[in-house]
Amino acid sequence: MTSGYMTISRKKLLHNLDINGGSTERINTWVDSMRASSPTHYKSNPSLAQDHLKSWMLQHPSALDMFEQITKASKGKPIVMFLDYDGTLSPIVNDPDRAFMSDDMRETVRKLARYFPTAIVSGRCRDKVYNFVRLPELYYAGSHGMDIKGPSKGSQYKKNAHESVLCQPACEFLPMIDEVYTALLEKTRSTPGAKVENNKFCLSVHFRCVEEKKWSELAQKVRSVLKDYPELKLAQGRKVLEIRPTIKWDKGKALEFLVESLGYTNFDEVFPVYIGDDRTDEDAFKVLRERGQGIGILVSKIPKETNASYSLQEPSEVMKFLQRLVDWKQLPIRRQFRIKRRLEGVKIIPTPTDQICLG
Ligand SMILES: O=P(O)(O)OC[C@H]1O[C@H](O[C@H]2O[C@H](CO)[C@@H](O)[C@H](O)[C@H]2O)[C@H](O)[C@@H](O)[C@@H]1O
Repeated sequence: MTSGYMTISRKKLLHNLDINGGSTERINTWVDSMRASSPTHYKSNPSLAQDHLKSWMLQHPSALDMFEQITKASKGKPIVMFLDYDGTLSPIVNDPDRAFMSDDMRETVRKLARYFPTAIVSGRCRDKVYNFVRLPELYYAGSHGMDIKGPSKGSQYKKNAHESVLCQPACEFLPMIDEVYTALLEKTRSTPGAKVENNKFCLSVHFRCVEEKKWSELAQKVRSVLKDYPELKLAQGRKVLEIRPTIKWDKGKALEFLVESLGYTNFDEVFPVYIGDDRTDEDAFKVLRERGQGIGILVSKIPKETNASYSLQEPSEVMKFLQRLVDWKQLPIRRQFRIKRRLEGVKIIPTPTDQICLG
């Protein structure tokens, strides 16, 4: 696919940004990448946006429209759910500390987890994302999958009641991350709107509230700190620079680890569904695509290069999709209940959900 948006050095956008080497060129690449995360030419040319969206949607159709195809593709295997947090379960907001999920979304995820083992996979620190979601029956993989913990209670999917899954492959980086956090706080203090977030095993430098003309200056400040830490790498999310250890661990590896933790020795035994909106979610989409197992769903309103197979536009559509999974799973149970009641001579009045499910 070719478009103004797509031609902005896609490879550079999807891969990690280089920290070392010739500085001016490097900073320009960073700033190009920062700009590309908000493609303004779409705003000035809405019909171009529509055309791109249409052709992109042919390749990445709505997971809601393709619901039957998705459930058929699971071929009766147990579905395991992986959900990113920001931009997937909660809408993107200016203040990262106020990215709350709605009560309706929480209730939907709670119901989902009754039927499918469910994990939250986030760039945030695990405790922070837990405080937003507040469902102890889920698995949580914080710090882009570098901090994984199993359900604390209430999950029928917990591998062993006495043993909680724990995986922290970047422990040795903790002192370095703290040091860089302090240095970045100090360096970026004079840039209005910049915010540094400590995500325990990784860091985020937010520029959503920084004026665009200051992005280059901010990138230089971040680079001036990171150049002394070749053990760290930089990637970009939604108006955020993500700093992580250079270990071979990401959301894709976390997904594989979690499938195994659930007791499935063979990946082929399950049907993982991963829903996410960010570039760091691409690592998980890639694992699923390369293995030819499960499906990836990208949450996006605009065309993006992705390894996901399907799309949803925003968190409200994610909620609808999760609810449909719950309804689909409940259908045989409800059918049995209806038959039993009919045999008992009770007249059944179909609920709106029954009508949707039963077509
Ligand atoms: O993997 P995720 O759960 O999607 O986390 C990725 C980053 O999400 C958060 O930042 C994003 O959401 C903020 C709140 O809506 C928004 O202000 C920011 O611009 C987005 O990039 C989070 O604050 C980061 O720490 C995560 O790494």
